[in-house]
Amino acid sequence: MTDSILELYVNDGLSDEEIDQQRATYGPLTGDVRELIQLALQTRVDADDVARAREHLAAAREILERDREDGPYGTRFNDSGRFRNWGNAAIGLRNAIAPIGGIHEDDDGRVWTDIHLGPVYEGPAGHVHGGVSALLLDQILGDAARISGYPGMTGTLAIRYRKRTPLGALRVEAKLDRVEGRKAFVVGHIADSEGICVEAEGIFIAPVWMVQQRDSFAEIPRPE
Ligand SMILES: CCCCCCCCCCCCCC(=O)SCCNC(=O)CCNC(=O)[C@H](O)C(C)(C)COP(=O)(O)OP(=O)(O)OC[C@H]1O[C@@H](n2cnc3c(N)ncnc32)[C@H](O)[C@@H]1OP(=O)(O)O
Repeated sequence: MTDSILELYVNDGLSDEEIDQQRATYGPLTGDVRELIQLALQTRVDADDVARAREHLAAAREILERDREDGPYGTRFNDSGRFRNWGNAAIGLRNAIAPIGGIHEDDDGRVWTDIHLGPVYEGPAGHVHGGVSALLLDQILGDAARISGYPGMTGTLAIRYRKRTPLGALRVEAKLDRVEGRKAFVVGHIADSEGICVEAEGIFIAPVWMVQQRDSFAEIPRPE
């Protein structure tokens, strides 16, 4: 353990059944909050109804606060090697603002996800915020590096916004291009039904602590 980030990689000793139970309990809560985020933007009910809804939300908050953690979720794992980064801003199961539901990987190392971005990800009117596109690409390019056996921190992420990205259905995909020492070069893009909107090239660098950790696992951890 040579880097303080490793203090947030914790074996919490949960059984697989307990992890499944947590998934079943907290996943739907995240889904409800996600819908609320959109409703806060779109509701047209009057002030009295908003006040009533807020009372219900306060009651829900009071229940949820009875037993809570502080600080970041970090990355947790158990003895059977199940990794959870459920707080991750792009893909975390318990993070209601995370836009990615899950990723797929093909035999050739290509990693992809189909997502639907609603109005809460808006930047230019009716279109995706450029920072959200960067978030998606950082995650999927990073996953492509990791899945290919070269996990790393984002060193550089170069993005070219080729055309506006509409809200709605999008595909994000990436593939490892090459490896030079501790650096993995990954390319990827976001596409709508008519073609590529955003292109990216990322350099993911395995810091020395990560190389040491990586070598202590039989296989590269796959967060769920
Ligand atoms: C396996 C167990 C754990 C698995 C965990 C998976 C976790 C996944 C987490 C996923 C997170 C999700 C994604 C996120 O959100 S990651 C969050 C955003 N990224 C960061 O916060 C990274 C912050 N920066 C750093 O930690 C360090 O600076 C890094 C690690 C990047 C390099 O620091 P290090 O001290 O290691 O580097 P070095 O000086 O020895 O240089 C080494 C080589 O790299 C070249 N270089 C250096 N910097 C850059 C650069 N910026 N671009 C391009 N190249 C760069 C350098 O010229 C040299 O090349 P060469 O001379 O060898 O050719």
